[in-house]
Amino acid sequence: MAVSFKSPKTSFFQLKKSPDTQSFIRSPSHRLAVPSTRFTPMAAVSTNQTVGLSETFIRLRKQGKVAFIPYITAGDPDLSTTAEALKVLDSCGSDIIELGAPYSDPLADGPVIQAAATRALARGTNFNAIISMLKEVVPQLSCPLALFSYYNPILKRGVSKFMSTIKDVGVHGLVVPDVPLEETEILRKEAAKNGIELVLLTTPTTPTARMKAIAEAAEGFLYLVSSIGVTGARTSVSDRVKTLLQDIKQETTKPVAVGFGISKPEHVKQVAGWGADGVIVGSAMVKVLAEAKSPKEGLKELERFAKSLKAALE
Ligand SMILES: O=P(O)(O)OC[C@@H](O)[C@@H](O)c1c[nH]c2ccccc12
Repeated sequence: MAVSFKSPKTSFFQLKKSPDTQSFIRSPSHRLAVPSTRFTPMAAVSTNQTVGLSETFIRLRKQGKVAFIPYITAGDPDLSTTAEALKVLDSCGSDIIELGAPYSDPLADGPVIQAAATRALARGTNFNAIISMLKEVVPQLSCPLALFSYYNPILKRGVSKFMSTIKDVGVHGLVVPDVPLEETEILRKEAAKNGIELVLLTTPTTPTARMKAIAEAAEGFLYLVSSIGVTGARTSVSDRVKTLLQDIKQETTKPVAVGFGISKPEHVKQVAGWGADGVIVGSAMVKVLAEAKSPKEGLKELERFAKSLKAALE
C-alpha cells in the first residue's frame, strides 16, 4: 500500500505561531485564564489500585529514581498486540506508559509514529475499540497509563464525555500536544472532575514566563520536548536539555519528563544524569514492534529493549 508521509523535515515546532506546543492551533481568546494547579489524588477515582502520575513521581523521588516512560501507538500492529505490549512494558518496570491514540493528521509526529498511526487506522482501530481493550487490560497493570491524543478526536466526542470514558477504564493521565495553554481550561476542568492528570508540554523555544505558566498548570508532570521538530529517534540528545532542565527546575518543583529523540540506553542515562525526573521513549519503541517479523517476535523484542532502557536507569 502506498502511504504518503509528511516530510520528516516538517517541523511541528517550526509551523506553530507561538513558541510552544500549547499555542499551536488558534490565537488565544482568553489569555489570562490560567486556573491554579489542582492535584486530584488518583487512587480515589481510579478503577484499579494503581496510583496516578504525580504520586508515582513522589514515590520515585523518595527512592532517588527516574521514571521510565515508554510510548506505543494503540492498534499497531493490532489491538490485541497492544494489550500484550502494555502488559510486557508494565512487567519490565515501566513507571508510566503513554499510549497513543492513532490519528489521521498527527502533525507533531515523525515518520515512525505517523506510519504506526496509519497502519492502526487502516486496521480499523478507533476510540471505542481502544476503550474496550483498556477496560480489560488496565486492571492488570501495576503502573499508571497516560493516554495521548490529538485534540480533534477529543472535541469530536465532547470533552466531558471523553474524560469520563477514559476515567471509567482507569486511565490516569492525558497528553494533548496541540492545545494552546490558554485553551486548556475546559480540558483541565473536565480532567480534574474525573481525576485525570493533564500533562502539558514545553519546548526549547518556550519563553521562561510562558514555561512557568505551563508548569503551574501542568498536572502529573511537565513534558519537556527535547528539541524542535517532530517525534523520532535522533543520534544524540541535544545538551541544551541540560540547561533547559536547570532553568525549568528554578521555576517549578513539579516533575519534569523529557521526550523526543530518546532511543538508546545511553540517551536515557544522559538525560537522567542531567536531572530529569522521567524519560520518555516513543518512536524507538514503536519501531521495534513495527519491524518485527511477527507480533510475537515484536513483543519479545519490545521486552528486551524496554529492559535495556530500564536497566540504564537503575
Ligand atoms: O518518538 P520520540 O521521539 O521518542 O518522542 C516521544 C513520543 O513518541 C511521545 O511522547 C509522543 C508521540 N507523539 C507525540 C506528539 C507530540 C508530543 C509527544 C509525542
